Amino acid sequence: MRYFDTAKIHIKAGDGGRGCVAFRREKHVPRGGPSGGNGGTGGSIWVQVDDSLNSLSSFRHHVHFRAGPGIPGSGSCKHGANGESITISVPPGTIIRSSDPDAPEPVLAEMLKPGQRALLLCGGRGGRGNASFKTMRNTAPQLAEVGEVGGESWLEMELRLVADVGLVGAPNAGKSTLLSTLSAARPKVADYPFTTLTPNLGVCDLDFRSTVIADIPGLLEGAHTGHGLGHEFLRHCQRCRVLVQVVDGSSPDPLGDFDAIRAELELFNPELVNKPLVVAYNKMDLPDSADYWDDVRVALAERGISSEDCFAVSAATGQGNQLLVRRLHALLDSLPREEWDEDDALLDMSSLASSSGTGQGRPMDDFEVLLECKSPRIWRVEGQAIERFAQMTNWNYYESALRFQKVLEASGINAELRNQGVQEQDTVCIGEHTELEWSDDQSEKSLYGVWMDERKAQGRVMQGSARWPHKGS
Ligand SMILES: Nc1nc2c(ncn2[C@@H]2O[C@H](COP(=O)(O)OP(=O)(O)OP(=O)(O)O)[C@@H](O)[C@H]2O)c(=O)[nH]1
Ligand SMILES: [Mg+2]
Repeated sequence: MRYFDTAKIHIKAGDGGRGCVAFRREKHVPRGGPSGGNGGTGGSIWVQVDDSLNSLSSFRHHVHFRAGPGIPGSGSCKHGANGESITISVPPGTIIRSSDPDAPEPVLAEMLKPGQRALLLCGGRGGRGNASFKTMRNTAPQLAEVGEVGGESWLEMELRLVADVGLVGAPNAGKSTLLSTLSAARPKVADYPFTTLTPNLGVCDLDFRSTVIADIPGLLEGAHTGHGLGHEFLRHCQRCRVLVQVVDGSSPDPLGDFDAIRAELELFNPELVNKPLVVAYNKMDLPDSADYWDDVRVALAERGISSEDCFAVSAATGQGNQLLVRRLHALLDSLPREEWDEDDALLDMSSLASSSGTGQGRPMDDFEVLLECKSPRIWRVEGQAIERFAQMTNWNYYESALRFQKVLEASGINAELRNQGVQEQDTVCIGEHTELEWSDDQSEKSLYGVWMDERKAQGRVMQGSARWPHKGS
């Protein structure tokens, strides 16, 4: 049986729509000028806290989240509509991390407060239409951009319960029974260990106060090493403000159980033993347990647990429960109120959000050239800005291909290739889809000739197969 307080999802932002090449055609306007609109921006992926949820189990069946693509631009300077964004709902207490071990900021968001929203991925930019390329010198540009491909990413989610009080203890100690007498929650109770497999939440309404209590599945020796799903359960303890350790008075060795659980908490995270702790010595209705109580109380005092934090209770009869809850209220009141700082909770998302806007703001001359293969000779140019530029170039238009050539020259990429000894007919790869062939002849005539040949050979020039003639030095 898998336990779902963690989930892995895949998100993909929408691709930008392509820009359009069009010209105005009107009866009395002889040279109408360019009128191709821009493509719409792709949809983004958001995440939002929904406090009606309390588990990540829905992500078992729904793993892939895709935002809608931007609509292409069209004539008469009509811009395409933006793609539909989507919002992923998560329960409060969800931590979101990037699955990429090299990510600069592994924790992307801590989703704590109901309604809190964060941007996970921006949609791809829409390609510009030819109207956007009109200049004084080029009044009839025949080029447009393809939309930027939307980023994608695998994310890991982890749910940490947001409860005031966490009930911890060995299996079968009576944690679920205690939750059911303290609150309206009706968790499964049975006379065997590991009845509870996912944490139960209950709201205790006593003395006109509402306290959220979590019943955490039984912990075993070795839990801190992950034994018996220990990690999953111990994580939940971290968000509880006060822990109640439930000790089974009818167990052969109640104190041994107590020490073993303390050790697991400490080994998992030393901060856990610094949390305020109350001991609930349970099953007092059984004679066995009642007989031991005085010894246990003394032994707990020796371990530094004051008598005002030790309670003899019976989850079955309700004995001692009220005193226990009053003590919990007092402890909670003495703790500083946890303030969720909006800015803190919304961690800087730029690291991930910008992975779709790759290259935006990055200089074109931030690149690297390497010889990937010696025979056949294949070069690779790596750089966020140039890769994005290649992806957004629409090779079907000669002017687009020409514009790409100019950027290769201006950015210093051509110079670096020549410097490293590029030869006629070598292959040069940029990004995933752009494969070019080096030529020393870069005259306009040659460029156009090659572009036309490609276009004829393929019916149309396909993206990623443009040839790349280059003028000799
Ligand atoms: N006599 C008596 N029995 C109790 C008391 N509390 C719990 N029990 C019994 O102890 C058994 C275990 O109770 P649970 O509440 O399921 O224990 P748990 O700690 O949640 O156990 P796991 O979920 O397996 O970790 C059940 O048979 C309960 O009826 C009590 O105060 N008195
Ligand atoms: Mg239980």
